[in-house]
Amino acid sequence: MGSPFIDALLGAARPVIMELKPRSADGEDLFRGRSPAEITARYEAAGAPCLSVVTGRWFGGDTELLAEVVRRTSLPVLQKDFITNLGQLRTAAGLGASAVLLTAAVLPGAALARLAEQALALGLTPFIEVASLAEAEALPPCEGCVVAVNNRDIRNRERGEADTDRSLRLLPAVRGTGTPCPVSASGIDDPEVAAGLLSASYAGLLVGTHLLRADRLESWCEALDRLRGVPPAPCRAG
Ligand SMILES: O=P(O)(O)OC[C@@H](O)[C@@H](O)c1c[nH]c2ccccc12
Repeated sequence: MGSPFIDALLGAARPVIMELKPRSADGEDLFRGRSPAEITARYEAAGAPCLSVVTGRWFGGDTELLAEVVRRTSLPVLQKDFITNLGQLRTAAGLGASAVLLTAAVLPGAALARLAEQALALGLTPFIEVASLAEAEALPPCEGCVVAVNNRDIRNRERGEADTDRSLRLLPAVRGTGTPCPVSASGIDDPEVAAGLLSASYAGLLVGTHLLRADRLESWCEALDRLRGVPPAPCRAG
């Protein structure tokens, strides 16, 4: 079965998965009084091919936020949380998610492979996140999955500096998993870095904090298009 999430990302002029995350790990309010509906509309206007919704409580999210975003958009939606069991996958599918985060760092090898199969059986695309070469090399075949490199350390809940060079170092190993869709996630803010990751042949990027902080999403998107040398995509967001 095809993956609407992967198809949308691979077909996008501006392949940025835009994330709704109420708070940073340090407690910074990222929504700043805006409703999920407003942020969803802003991301759609900026040409997002898919959205990501953080439901983890330490980032201020919950499954109601996921349900609300799914109600507001027809774009495929990724649920970002520490998913460890089939019940959570069923909830994600029931709420209308298209993809689910599976974090290699918190799932022993057999559990990761089992959850990825169960997700696929429920029609969900596994979005498998790795943060080291060892984790990337230990992955099962990932033909139907997104494989993402997290540029931050998820073990300390995303606090601390991002290392976007990690994505460049791990790309050959990520490709080796057979994924049609390598993604670089977390800590991406500079459009030049974003363009560099895409030209290194990442199929997509996942950006949350920076887009939520940006007063002018349009400027960031246009800078990315310019640096990539692609004609500007329609971007009506402020
Ligand atoms: O806000 P950033 O630095 O652009 O990162 C987005 C995303 O990758 C991050 O929110 C994330 C990565 N892994 C997670 C696991 C759970 C919740 C959230 C996440």
